Amino acid sequence: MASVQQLSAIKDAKVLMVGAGGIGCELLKTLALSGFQDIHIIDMDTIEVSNLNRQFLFRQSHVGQSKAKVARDAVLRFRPKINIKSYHANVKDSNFNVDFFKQFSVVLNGLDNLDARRHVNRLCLAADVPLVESGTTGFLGQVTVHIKGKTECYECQPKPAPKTYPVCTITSTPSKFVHCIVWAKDLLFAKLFGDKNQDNDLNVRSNDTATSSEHSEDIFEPRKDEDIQQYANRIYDHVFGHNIQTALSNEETWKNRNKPRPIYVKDVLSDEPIQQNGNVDKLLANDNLSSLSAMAYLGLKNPQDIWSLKENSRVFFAALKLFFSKRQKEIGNLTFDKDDPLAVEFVTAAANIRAASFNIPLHSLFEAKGIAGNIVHAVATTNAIIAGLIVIEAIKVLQNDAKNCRMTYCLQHPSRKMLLMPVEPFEPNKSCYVCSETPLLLEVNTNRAKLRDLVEKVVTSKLGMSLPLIAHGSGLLYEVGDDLGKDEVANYEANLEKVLSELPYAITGGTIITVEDLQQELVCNINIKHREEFDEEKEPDGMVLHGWTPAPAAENNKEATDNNGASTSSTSKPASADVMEADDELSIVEPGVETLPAGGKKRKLSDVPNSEAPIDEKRAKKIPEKNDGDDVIVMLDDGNDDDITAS
Ligand SMILES: Nc1ncnc2c1ncn2[C@@H]1O[C@H](COP(=O)(O)OP(=O)(O)OP(=O)(O)O)[C@@H](O)[C@H]1O
Ligand SMILES: [Zn+2]
Repeated sequence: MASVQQLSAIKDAKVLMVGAGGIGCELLKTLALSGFQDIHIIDMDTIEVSNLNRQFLFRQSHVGQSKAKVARDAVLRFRPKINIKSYHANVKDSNFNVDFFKQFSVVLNGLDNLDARRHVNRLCLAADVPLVESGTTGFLGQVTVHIKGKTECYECQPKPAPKTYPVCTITSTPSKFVHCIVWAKDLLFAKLFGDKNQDNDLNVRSNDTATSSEHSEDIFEPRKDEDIQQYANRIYDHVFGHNIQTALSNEETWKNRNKPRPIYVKDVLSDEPIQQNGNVDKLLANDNLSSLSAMAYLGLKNPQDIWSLKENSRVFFAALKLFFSKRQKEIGNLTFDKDDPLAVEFVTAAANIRAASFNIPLHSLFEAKGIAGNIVHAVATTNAIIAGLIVIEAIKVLQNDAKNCRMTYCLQHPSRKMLLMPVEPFEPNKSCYVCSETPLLLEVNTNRAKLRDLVEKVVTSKLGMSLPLIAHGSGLLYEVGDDLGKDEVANYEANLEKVLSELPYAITGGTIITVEDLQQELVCNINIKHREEFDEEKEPDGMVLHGWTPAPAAENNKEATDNNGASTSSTSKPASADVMEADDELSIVEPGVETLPAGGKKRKLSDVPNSEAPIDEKRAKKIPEKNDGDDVIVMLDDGNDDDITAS
């Protein structure tokens, strides 16, 4: 039962909710039933069928409509007198600026990606509005409270980088099914159906690079005189047969590893024609491209069945055939999408054939889809628990009761008989570049690096700025915005192509530049240190930013994670800024990265300074000393690619 003070804090509050998905639906309902009277909701998405199992404010008839609006309407039906305002929009839109944020007493996040979370964090800091941040992944969840000057901001602690795999593991020496999945979707699928000009190291790496690169030049181009089946056979034999054969010739590689076996079409399907069920004609006549399915084509029904090598090979051929016959227009532009059934079928089949070759256990389409899409199936109850905790913390914040606020972690197994682990909030990190004024340090070759490199490799990707302005003293070097004149735009464009030391306001060793995001009202100073050489392997950016710490890659303790729409693994340029890129690495977003709340920061108790080895005593005291067995505290904070999260 709420106290009089709590009720009055609730009644007077004006609340902004960002995200009306899994957590958001629960949260809106709980806010309304707790007596909140003035709630604004921002969500950029429309409702999908896959949301209906847990986003209970939505019904089948709402599919395709704005989540924010439908959620509002649903709650108004049982609380008609409260004020709920919905925005079907991206929270990064420029109208949601600092002034917009200032009108709220508290901001509550139910987001699913690091990028948006960082953006909201910055606006809350700039507007001095407390933020209650949240996320869930399956049974795990967390709620954290961020009050400017009093607690850590969302970015005080580094977020885990997505798990990356060395290229050679993916292309030559896979040992887990996830390696085969990454190969199938980021290399093979991309090569066959994506942008042909994209760099793509599909061939097994061996000392015999000459042969492999020669083959890779033309092998994926359909030849004039061949039909789809002949083309598919040739691809199959090349990637599952020839490439493995080539790799085997490199004895060194296999000294301490099990040798793979090459698989050729003739070994698996001999001369058998591809088996089809009776629906083929109907299927091929079907113009609904989104329902095209190789499984239906072959009469395979249960996505949880593990197909044999033969069945996988049939699915491989059927899917390839369907792509080339029915979805030809898309070829050259496709990227893997977990919601594209044909793409999932193709990737499952290709990954399984490769797995068979490397003696790795095969997986069902259902499992493969989960791994390929970084999906941890959402648990509605976790969302409900987390939404409840958000409201509890929001009420404390509204009563200015910061000292009683808690970061709460929802665990999968009880620890000290507790499933909900409350932790006192930490103080702001004094060297956080977002909430303190600590300058960053950038080592860079100022005679070689261009302003464009600085913008792309530091300002947008690492610092997460969307509308950056770069200045040296009072001299403006770069700016983005709708209100710029043509001359200014041309001038800044020209600056992008200049090396740093040749800019109108030269950036050289010892220079301090100011980087600012006009919308986020975030200002950072960066001290520049000139350095001649960089290690191409370890420092592929050709510059090193200190003071901004990428967290270690999330542990690969699960192969799938719910990224709630965040980016997935990728060898090509990921869209989201938080997907780590390195020259020689493929990245896959592992558990927690984009789906975990706030990007899935994991703190194992053993990683957190403890009483035996306190790195930071204050922090150590706040974490319970020991928990039973192997429990891990998962700080759900950031997918995905994009990308833990709300679900
Ligand atoms: N930049 C943003 N601006 C506004 N809303 C956002 C932004 N980024 C994410 N969201 C919203 O946050 C919500 C997160 O909810 P949730 O994690 O349940 O994702 P979902 O897309 O509904 O589910 P799933 O990805 O599992 O199908 C989504 O509704 C999404 O539209
Ligand atoms: Zn901070």
